[in-house]
Amino acid sequence: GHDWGYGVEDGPSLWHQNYPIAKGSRQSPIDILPQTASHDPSLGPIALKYDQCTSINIANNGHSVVVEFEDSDDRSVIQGGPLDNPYRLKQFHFHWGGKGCRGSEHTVEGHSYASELHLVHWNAVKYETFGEAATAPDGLAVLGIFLETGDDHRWLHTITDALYMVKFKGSVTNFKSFNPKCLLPSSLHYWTYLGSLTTPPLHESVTWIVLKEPIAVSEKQMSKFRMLLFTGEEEDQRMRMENNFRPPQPLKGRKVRSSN
Ligand SMILES: NS(=O)(=O)c1ccc(C(=O)O)c(S(=O)(=O)NCCc2ccccc2)c1
Ligand SMILES: [Zn+2]
Repeated sequence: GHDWGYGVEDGPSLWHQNYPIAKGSRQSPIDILPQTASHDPSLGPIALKYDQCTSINIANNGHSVVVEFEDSDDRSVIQGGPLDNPYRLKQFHFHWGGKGCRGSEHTVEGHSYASELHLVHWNAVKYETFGEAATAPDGLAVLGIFLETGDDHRWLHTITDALYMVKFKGSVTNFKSFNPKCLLPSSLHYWTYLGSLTTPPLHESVTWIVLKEPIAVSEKQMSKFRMLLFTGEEEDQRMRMENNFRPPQPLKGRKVRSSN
């Protein structure tokens, strides 16, 4: 059910009531301190094999806008870096702020970006299903990419032009053959640490890989995310979908490593 959200009555500071792991020892997101992140020469580059990727649809799940992928085989995977296996792409989604406000989940020395893109992958080598992987400590790998406002992003238009079709919570529409490779920055240098889902159920099952270089998107493109609604078509109170981000959580002694 709809037992959590980003409002005053159901927001991140209250999630621990239904999801006690919210106060766990490896929660996400975190504030990343580049000077403290240890440069680990054993950390190789990440490899993204998205060429054969097959997007299926784009949906408004009442918390974000999500593009789902066909994940019945290893056609779209992330591997290398901190990962021992290839992890299969399952979906990507965004977190963002209000007009001109900040909206990323991870922060860098306290600096927030306008938005953050998450590409969710699961360890299909070790686990049978996504659901099983989502509760395992090495089950998921999420690639985080910061979005900052600036020039128009030529490929983000494919997504922002489709948002009007999924305005309401529960709406879904076809979204075929979108390759998220076009959303990557030029550098794949990253920070990595062990964390969790940033939304309930907040499972501590994520190896986070956060790219250092943001991508630029225009304020006009960002404004299209904000025309989405948290609420369904049948609900009379229309609530604009914005500020759907969890603030940074305690590091609790964790080490953040840097690729280079
Ligand atoms: N910010 S995040 O990357 O942590 C994240 C946010 C939302 C979701 C989601 O469920 O849509 C996901 S998810 O696709 O990984 N689903 C997690 C909840 C879930 C667990 C087990 C089975 C189905 C869904 C991840
Ligand atoms: Zn996310």
